[in-house]
Amino acid sequence: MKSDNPAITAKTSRRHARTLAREYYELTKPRVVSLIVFTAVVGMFLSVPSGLPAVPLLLGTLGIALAAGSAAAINQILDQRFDSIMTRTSFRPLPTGTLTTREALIFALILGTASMLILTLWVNTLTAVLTFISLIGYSIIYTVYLKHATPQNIVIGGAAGAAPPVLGWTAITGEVASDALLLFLIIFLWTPPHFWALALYREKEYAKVGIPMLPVTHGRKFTQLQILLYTVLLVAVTIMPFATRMSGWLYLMGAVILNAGFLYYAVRLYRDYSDELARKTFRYSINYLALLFALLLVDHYRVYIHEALQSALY
Ligand code: HEM
Ligand SMILES: CC(C)=CCC/C(C)=C/CC/C(C)=C/COP(=O)(O)OP(=O)(O)O
Repeated sequence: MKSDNPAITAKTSRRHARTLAREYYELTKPRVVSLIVFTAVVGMFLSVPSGLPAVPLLLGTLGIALAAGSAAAINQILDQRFDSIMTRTSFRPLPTGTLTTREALIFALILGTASMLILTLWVNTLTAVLTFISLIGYSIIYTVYLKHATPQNIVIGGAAGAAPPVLGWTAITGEVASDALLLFLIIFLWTPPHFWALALYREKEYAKVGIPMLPVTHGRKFTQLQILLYTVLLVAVTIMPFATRMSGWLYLMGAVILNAGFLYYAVRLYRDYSDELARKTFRYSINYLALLFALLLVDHYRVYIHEALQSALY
């Protein structure tokens, strides 16, 4: 029953506005986008020895975040029929009806347009163009075509998710460098173990909606082997920042420890599979990437950190 008390009505509408804001926020896949933005920011910091210009740093980060959020919202608009069937995704704002397709579309377009304006006007055209390609790559090419066409969907589609460090790099320097491509390669090779670990314990759900994820089309054992092989490639490529002198010993030591953990999970998953272990591997993959990029950043500033520590101690 609707209240006639203005205080109660105002309180109810405030609560409603808060719930609605929360739903829009969820539409952007905030946790995934946070890590994506972090990798972009690390790309920015690594692109110059030190002293980043404030405008491209702040507005570049905002522009990339808005584009990734827009891409995530478009993905959910186009995927809502499948999302409503799979348990994991059935509580999202569109399947539950807390947001309409029209509301979600307007929101995605506002985010996308704001991103392009910010990047074009205050960052640079190259970053705007590459970000736009990533946005279309994930939200349309992956979501509409690749996802339903081939079990290699996430390998190819992974290029969009791997782009952010390059976008961060170009936001600061205006050009693509080989070091930026190395960061791209790291995320590109990380994506298959990251996703296939999840696909293993969600296999039945993907089979139910007819999405040809690798465990559905090629079976569990083959997927476990692919996870292991991609992890080996990932280990080799994550040594390259040290080999090319982009990063130093601190990074190398951290990377070796993180890699040992990933290899441990990949080998165990291959030898004695359980859904529980696959779940742990998936979680580990996320921590792995976050920590690896944090290491790249700390290592980049090790000289300054060392000096700051010394002056604090003496
Ligand atoms: C094609 C590429 C990718 C695919 C197919 C993929 C797939 C997924 C899926 C299905 C989930 C949902 C798990 C759940 O609902 O609990 C997820 C979670 C996650 N992904 Fe990815 N991912 C990809 C790329 C990335 C990239 C590039 C990043 C970051 C750099 C990333 C970071 C994360 C994070 C942080 C989560 C956890 C979200 C949470 O806790 O709710 N993913 N990924
Ligand atoms: C800079 C820019 C525009 C980057 C866009 C990159 C981006 C947002 C990547 C997201 C990767 C991801 C969560 C894929 C899963 O989609 P899914 O549909 O397979 O997963 P779901 O079933 O959980 O929806």
